[in-house]
Amino acid sequence: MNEHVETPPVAIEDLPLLRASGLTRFYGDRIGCRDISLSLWPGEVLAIVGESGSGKTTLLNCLASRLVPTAGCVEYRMRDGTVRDLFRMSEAERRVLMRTDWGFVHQNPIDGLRMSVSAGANVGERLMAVGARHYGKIRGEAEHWLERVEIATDRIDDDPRAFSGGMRQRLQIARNLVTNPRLVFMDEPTGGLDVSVQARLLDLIRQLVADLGLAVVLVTHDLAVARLLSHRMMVMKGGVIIEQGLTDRILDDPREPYTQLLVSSILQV
Ligand SMILES: Nc1ncnc2c1ncn2[C@@H]1O[C@H](COP(=O)(O)OP(=O)(O)OP(=O)(O)O)[C@@H](O)[C@H]1O
Repeated sequence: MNEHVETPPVAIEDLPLLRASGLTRFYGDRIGCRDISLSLWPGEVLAIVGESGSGKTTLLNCLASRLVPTAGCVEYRMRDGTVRDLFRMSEAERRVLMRTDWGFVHQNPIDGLRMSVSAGANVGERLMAVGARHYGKIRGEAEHWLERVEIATDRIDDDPRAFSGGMRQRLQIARNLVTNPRLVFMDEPTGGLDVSVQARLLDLIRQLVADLGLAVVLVTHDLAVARLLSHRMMVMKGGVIIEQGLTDRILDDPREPYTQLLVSSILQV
């Protein structure tokens, strides 16, 4: 028998896109999140679930470098293949990353849109931030993205104040996706919407994520949303991860009593 076993070379796309280790954030004495390690692969949707106050938003904001952790680090694999520690980057480098390779979809679209400029400008200005200058092309791209998120292109010159909640959220998604990001953070993207609007939006997000091969970190308290969108799930309680695994496994066979409780509450609806 041949003892020599060749290890196949690891293709760069098989390496994690984002990796966190020992991520901890305190607010004074209070724990936001503690000692969290995770990896996210390209094209993977990771849901972080848990009840209110469990630390989901704190973790998301640390991963997206919107909040400085008390301890731990977050590494990101850049487009050129180099792996960078987010908190050792300059502010300017982080800003470029956020405008190009990343998106951030807020629960409340007002936090992610400019309400006083047109829908077209909301989409187009992100392109301009990465150097696009040709007005006709920018407008064409904006029209294309409005169509993709199911907003009629004759609304391109309306400002988002004239849009419904669901339309605003779809516009926020278009604004995020126009630069072709590889990673999108989503904080309760369907929260606060009517059930029927939510269902349509979830469908759209699922389609876009699959079509574009996006990696997503999704925060939700709603296991039904996690079930529909995510491949993998982490359950948080009191700032720590108490259970993690493939979404289907966790929903079919939750091991922790707390997860069992969360799962049984969605099965009743
Ligand atoms: N700015 C802050 N100052 C002090 N404590 C905070 C702050 N933000 C969050 N916390 C605390 O950190 C813990 C985790 O909060 P976090 O908002 O991350 O939870 P969450 O799971 O996202 O909750 P929700 O679903 O309600 O948004 C909570 O105890 C919260 O009170």
